[in-house]
Amino acid sequence: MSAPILSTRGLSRAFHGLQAVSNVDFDLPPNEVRALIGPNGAGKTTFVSMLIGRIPPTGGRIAFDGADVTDLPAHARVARGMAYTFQITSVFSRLSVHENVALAARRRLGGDAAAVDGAVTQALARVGLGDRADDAAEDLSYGHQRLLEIAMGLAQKPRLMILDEPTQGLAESEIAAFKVLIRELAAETTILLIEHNMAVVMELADRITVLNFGEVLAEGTPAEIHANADVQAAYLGTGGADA
Ligand SMILES: Nc1ncnc2c1ncn2[C@@H]1O[C@H](COP(=O)(O)OP(=O)(O)OP(=O)(O)O)[C@@H](O)[C@H]1O
Repeated sequence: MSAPILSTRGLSRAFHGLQAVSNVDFDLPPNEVRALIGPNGAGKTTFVSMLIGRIPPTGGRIAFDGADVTDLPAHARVARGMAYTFQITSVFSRLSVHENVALAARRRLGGDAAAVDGAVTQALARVGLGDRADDAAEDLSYGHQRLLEIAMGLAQKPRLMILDEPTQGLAESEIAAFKVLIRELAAETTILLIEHNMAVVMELADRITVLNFGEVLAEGTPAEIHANADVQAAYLGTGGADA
């Protein structure tokens, strides 16, 4: 197995005595599509927030691309090749679709306008929003705003793309297009997918990591996870997978 692009050792986060993430050892090899699943409150968002530098851990270390990034601010991790999409919180609604992606592209390319333009055009074409470039982001449907976020991530040519519930709010036809897109992206980048839609997870993931009460409950291929009795019990215990 090639050296992981992302690793955590003993990664932990407590909130006022509540252990949201507990001692997580995690290894993600390059070019894998990994899904991170778990019942509500399992610690998925907290885990990813530590990966990207949005909240500091209370214990443990994070390594990205061979370097310890635990103490780096979020923007320094982005500069090293981590991209993440968080339920359209990063879209500027009054700006055009093109300008939103250009903001992301400039983080990588600086002030080279021609290069930025090229990267924007390419990223929008990838997600199928090429003909919406001049529209205000707020005029896109919710599903298209999610695709815009992915285009913003792509413009940074990330080595690791973290997608937080990318199919939430998408219509079935949009989910089908999203799955095609992820398969294409998997050829050139590593993907960590937090996803509640089990059909999407089972179809797209090479491997799945299951969190429960802040700990890794299981890890394996979709078939292994599907057959895992501990995983089934964890979901049943909280009222079933909300997929
Ligand atoms: N800022 C915070 N302050 C206090 N407790 C928090 C905070 N953020 C998360 N928690 C708690 O940590 C635990 C893990 O929450 P987290 O949001 O990471 O779970 P999740 O797996 O992402 O859940 P969901 O699938 O519902 O998004 C929960 O018990 C939650 O209430």
